Amino acid sequence: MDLNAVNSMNYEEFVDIFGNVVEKCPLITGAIWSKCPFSSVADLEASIYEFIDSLPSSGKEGILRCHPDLAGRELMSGTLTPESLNEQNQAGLTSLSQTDREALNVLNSQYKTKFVFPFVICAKMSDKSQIIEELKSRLQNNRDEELGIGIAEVKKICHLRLQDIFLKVIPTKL
Ligand SMILES: NC(=O)N[C@H]1NC(=O)NC1=O
Repeated sequence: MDLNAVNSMNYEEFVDIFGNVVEKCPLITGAIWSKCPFSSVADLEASIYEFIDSLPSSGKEGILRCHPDLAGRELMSGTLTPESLNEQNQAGLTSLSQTDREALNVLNSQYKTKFVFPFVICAKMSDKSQIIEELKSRLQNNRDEELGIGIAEVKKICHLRLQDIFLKVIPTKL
């Protein structure tokens, strides 16, 4: 994918390609299409972050709530988005022992009970034991701190998803 191609996309094409750079939040992609043309990939990425940062806390919490639990119900039922499945797989969360999966489920539900939004972390930048340790440690934070950390993690996930899209080589016809 190259920037010229992106800048000539209509709304539907743009949302089709970038609609899940923030998990299950195509509305964000839809909103930033109007900023086209972008001067660089960094400019496109900055527009997404600017939109997220402009939201009130309730909107930021809504973004966190669109994320599936790590090693949770959606993974077990095969209903994760392809991006999330790939990330959870890379962190080793698709091959957890039953004991680790149960431990993670308990911590995830303690987290949700305390903060009323799910624990979000960029899974590709961690492995399963770091994720469990991070979850235990972040459970000690307050709600504002966790909202800030969760949104920073959403941006890391978005950055890697954008990289994947731009690095993907589109096969040329012979
Ligand atoms: N809960 C949570 O962090 N989910 C996400 N993290 C990640 O890297 N991909 C996700 O879907």
